[in-house]
Amino acid sequence: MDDTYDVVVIGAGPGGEVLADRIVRAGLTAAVVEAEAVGGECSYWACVPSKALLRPGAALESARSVAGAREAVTGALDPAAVLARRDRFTARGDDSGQADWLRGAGITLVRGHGRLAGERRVAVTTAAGGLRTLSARRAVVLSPGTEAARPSVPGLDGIGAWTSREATAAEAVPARLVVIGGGVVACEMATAWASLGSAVTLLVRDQALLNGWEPCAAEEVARGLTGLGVTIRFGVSATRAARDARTRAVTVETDDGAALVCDEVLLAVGRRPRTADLGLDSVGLPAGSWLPVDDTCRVTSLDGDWLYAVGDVNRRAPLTHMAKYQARTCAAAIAERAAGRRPDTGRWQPWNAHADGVAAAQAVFTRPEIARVGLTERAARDAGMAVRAVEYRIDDVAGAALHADGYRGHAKLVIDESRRVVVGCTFTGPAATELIHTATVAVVGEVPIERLWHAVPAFPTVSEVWLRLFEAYGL
Ligand SMILES: Cc1cc2nc3c(=O)[nH]c(=O)nc-3n(C[C@H](O)[C@H](O)[C@H](O)COP(=O)(O)OP(=O)(O)OC[C@H]3O[C@@H](n4cnc5c(N)ncnc54)[C@H](O)[C@@H]3O)c2cc1C
Ligand SMILES: NC(=O)c1ccc[n+]([C@@H]2O[C@H](COP(=O)([O-])OP(=O)(O)OC[C@H]3O[C@@H](n4cnc5c(N)ncnc54)[C@H](O)[C@@H]3O)[C@@H](O)[C@H]2O)c1
Repeated sequence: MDDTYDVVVIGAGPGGEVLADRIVRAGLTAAVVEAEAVGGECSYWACVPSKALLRPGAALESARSVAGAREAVTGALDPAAVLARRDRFTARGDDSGQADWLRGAGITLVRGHGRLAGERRVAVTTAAGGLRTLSARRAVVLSPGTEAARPSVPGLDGIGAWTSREATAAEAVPARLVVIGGGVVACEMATAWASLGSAVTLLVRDQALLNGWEPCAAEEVARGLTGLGVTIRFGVSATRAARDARTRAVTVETDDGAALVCDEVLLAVGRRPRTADLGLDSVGLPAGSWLPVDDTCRVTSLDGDWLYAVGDVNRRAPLTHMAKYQARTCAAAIAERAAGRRPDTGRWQPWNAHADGVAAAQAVFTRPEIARVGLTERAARDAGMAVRAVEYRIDDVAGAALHADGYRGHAKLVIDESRRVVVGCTFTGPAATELIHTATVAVVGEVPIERLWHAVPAFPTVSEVWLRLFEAYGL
């Protein structure tokens, strides 16, 4: 068997599978090595099941927020039906559909654990324990993703703590859930399980949720969680955990002297790269490290242009859609170099993942939903920009009042005063996640606000908030 391909990819998550597809579309050959399931973390233990768990609660709240429809809602969520619907999306880890798609796209799928084995070579330990070596004429692309980080708390390793995997794949609703962390995973999973009936306590080391978000978003999410019955304990860290062998209950001790009794503990304290066993040392890179890359996703700490890294592992924008975006731009760069050309380093070129830093959008499905794109006011100021921020309560928009009784939402626009363009935007409120793409277009297009003034939102939509924001700015 000829085991030489133009490009060999390790990891068939969102980044790896899209990269291989674009390589084949460019007329080159590609093999993808996958150790677990084609589709990666996103399909089975992250984005898809988490959103499947969250959607029923949001739908119920939506119906309850409109008089007339509210009266038709007579019951609560049915946890068994919610979990069954989640399972329909994840197929309980059965990746045959995605594997078929991969093969149908002309990509060779090699099942097993891949490791770099020197320049342009990948050694695969197959499920049966055999060894297969793949060679790459043009490039090796690493897209192994990340796994949950674990805080060093005595006893935690012995209680069978949940990570995001167990939190998205659980088969039953825990009566009492303690969540360690205050980021996106903590907030979304607290929302999901509280909606399904768990008594949830968040242990947040910091004084606020959602580091790096506009404060208005963090405050709205904290308010929403409290409304769902979640207890949030700010400035508190776990110091010890133990599971009672007889009752199976877990006791979590905290640094303020409290002891919480619960049924499960979810660790949601960030991610670490899956590079400890990736053969990085075979090319002189440290095992276990993140893989910094340039805008074409070429690994910068290595000479030559044969090693690339896309997706979470390069830490540029750890989101599924940005992994896929990097995959598209990186594949274009590899094809350009394979054709003997040098990809232009200018912004917004097809082979540069420039949007990662300045225009990445994120949608978080808490209640209320929050969404953002580009820079926060603080990040823009830290970057030395002369910015002005304008804010508006979406509640005051006519379309919002029609959308839901007591609609509550917030909008914040960050405008670069020197170029008079939008560089950041945050929305909170019902359907905020659907609203954010309007802002993404404005940020990526670098459309002057005087021109955006002519993009008139339809009446009576929530999007009329754009008009109100520009009026607040002074247009
Ligand atoms: C709970 C949760 C919810 C999330 N929700 C969202 C969301 O709503 N929207 C969003 O945009 N992002 C979300 N994310 C982030 C999203 O999951 C990641 O950004 C995305 O999965 C990254 O894709 P990737 O291709 O880099 O890696 P992954 O999806 O992690 O895929 C990597 C693949 O590589 C394989 N692999 C690793 N090492 C090897 C090896 N040595 N050999 C062979 N195969 C290997 C793995 O088995 C895996 O299949 C969420 C994350 C979590 C934890
Ligand atoms: N809807 C979405 O877009 C979505 C949803 C879920 C996850 N994700 C992705 O998954 C990634 C991981 O999410 P996450 O919530 O695990 O990470 P995160 O970085 O968003 O949040 C980590 C939290 O844990 C806290 N923390 C860190 N170390 C700690 C420690 N030792 N003890 C106590 N607290 C500690 C931090 O202060 C922070 O509040 C995110 O970067 C995001 O890109 C995205």
